[in-house]
Amino acid sequence: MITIKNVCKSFDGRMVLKDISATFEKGKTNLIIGQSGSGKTVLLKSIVGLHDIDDGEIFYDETRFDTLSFTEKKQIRQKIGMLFQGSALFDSATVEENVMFPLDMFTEMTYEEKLERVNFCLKRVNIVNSNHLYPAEISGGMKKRVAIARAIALNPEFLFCDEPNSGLDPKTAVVIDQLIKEITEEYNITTIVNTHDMNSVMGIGDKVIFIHQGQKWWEGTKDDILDSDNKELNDFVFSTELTKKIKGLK
Ligand SMILES: Nc1ncnc2c1ncn2[C@@H]1O[C@H](COP(=O)(O)OP(=O)(O)OP(=O)(O)O)[C@@H](O)[C@H]1O
Repeated sequence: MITIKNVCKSFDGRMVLKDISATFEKGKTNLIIGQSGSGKTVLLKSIVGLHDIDDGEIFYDETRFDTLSFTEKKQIRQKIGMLFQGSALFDSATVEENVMFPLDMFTEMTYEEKLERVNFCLKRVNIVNSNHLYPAEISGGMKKRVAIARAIALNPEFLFCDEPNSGLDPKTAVVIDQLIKEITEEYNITTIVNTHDMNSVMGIGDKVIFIHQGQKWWEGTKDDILDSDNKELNDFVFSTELTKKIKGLK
């Protein structure tokens, strides 16, 4: 579980995150949603420690994270898997080398042990017989799956996904969403997904946190969204004619 309390962050005197408190639960896909520029990425980066926060507290399970030293934070980071926008695979490395990278960096495993783990992770995301291909030789959906395999290589307790569906067609996006949800439940991971994608929200939103103008404006489950009368949330989620029909809005 990750808990944040009264988190504030500003850049050049402009407050971007305003007093945000939330819990992100273990074994669940916790979604952060909100308009472009609302502060989702800054929040995600603050939780991982890529931004220092101005005020507030961040806990990974019982451990207070934001006040740890660089070395202490590194220990927690080894329990974190990250899925960046656009997959962020190393173009000059093969599928196998990409997934092996965190094992090379953080473990003392032998090559055989690493290869076994790489193959296990690739199989888990349904990628077989592709170890020696380069990112340029595989589809966008496959790249995401390789990136997920890399993110779970170290058996993470926490998984962060920044816009995991960007650039994917709707059908492939659903496959990636389901994979993230399955892995989250199977390995009891605390997963936080930053997304704009309304299909993701309604598909895998075990817990949804809506950020509006840097504040936590609403939280609930995907089912609660259908019943919510929060105006800003409805304006954001049900912004198209099609989605308005789902909600029964005019
Ligand atoms: N390093 C930075 N320095 C200054 N301002 C920043 C920095 N990073 C983000 N901001 C500002 O913080 C605000 C929130 O940005 P953020 O990237 O978190 O939005 P977002 O909700 O993730 O948007 P998107 O969905 O488009 O990625 C924006 O006004 C942005 O300009």
